[in-house]
Amino acid sequence: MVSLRGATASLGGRPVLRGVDLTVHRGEVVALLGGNGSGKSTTIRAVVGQVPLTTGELELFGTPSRRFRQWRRIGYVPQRTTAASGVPATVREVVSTGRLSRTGLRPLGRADRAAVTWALELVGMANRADDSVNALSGGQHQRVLIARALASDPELLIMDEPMAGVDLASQQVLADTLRQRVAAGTTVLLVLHELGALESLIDRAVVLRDGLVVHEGAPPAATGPHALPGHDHVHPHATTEPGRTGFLDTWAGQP
Ligand SMILES: Nc1ncnc2c1ncn2[C@@H]1O[C@H](COP(=O)(O)OP(=O)(O)OP(=O)(O)O)[C@@H](O)[C@H]1O
Repeated sequence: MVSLRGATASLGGRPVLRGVDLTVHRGEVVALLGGNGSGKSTTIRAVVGQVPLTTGELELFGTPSRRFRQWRRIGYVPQRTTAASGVPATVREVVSTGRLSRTGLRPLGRADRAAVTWALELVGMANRADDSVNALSGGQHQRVLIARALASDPELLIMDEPMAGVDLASQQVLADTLRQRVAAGTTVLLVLHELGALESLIDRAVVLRDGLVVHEGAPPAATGPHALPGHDHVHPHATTEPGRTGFLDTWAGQP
């Protein structure tokens, strides 16, 4: 569903991706891991067409990206942001924008409205549908953004740190939502700092460092404090506490 080969990209004149290879097969759940600034967000932004490649090739659903137009097949949840965009939109309105890739400029029909309600129910936000997005907590914003991505019933869901800043209860709701979509056949590519509540869902981990893939394989079970949601993997105490070194830090080359 995604084939990125030899991808290089620069931002602000600096090379950020230095030859990334990434393949995601149908039905897989692939986690992109790595330290801050290793290129995780840039990689998935390249996949969704937001960062141009300098060299390399990208195919989506077997089609070279320059010819790919079927964006309704992909749901994208950007790195933590709010669902509010300065306009007084309701939760339902924001999630409805997720149907634009299917409807274009035609008004939403009955099937579109049903899909929006379905997505809201999936993330447990149906009871807030008519509330302003400005009245939501951070975790609720994240649920709304995930519902927006789900509203087009995408075959491929791409998410940038969907659990960042989300409380444990909301993490569980989101993990259950993802589990349900994966069971229904959705393919998932997501950036994570910790596997946390999603650990059992991940088929394969791809670890980036300095814009290169440095490890790829089944994610080992994280144990100890690194496995806890919300643990910050950049931590000065690790060198004085060698027993607490987690797998992610080891792969990512963090101290
Ligand atoms: N718009 C930009 N202009 C210039 N440099 C950028 C821009 N966006 C990102 N970078 C740089 O590119 C590198 C990779 O950033 P990226 O956001 O892909 O990392 P990341 O692995 O997702 O990190 P994090 O875990 O902190 O989110 C970083 O060094 C960052 O400073």
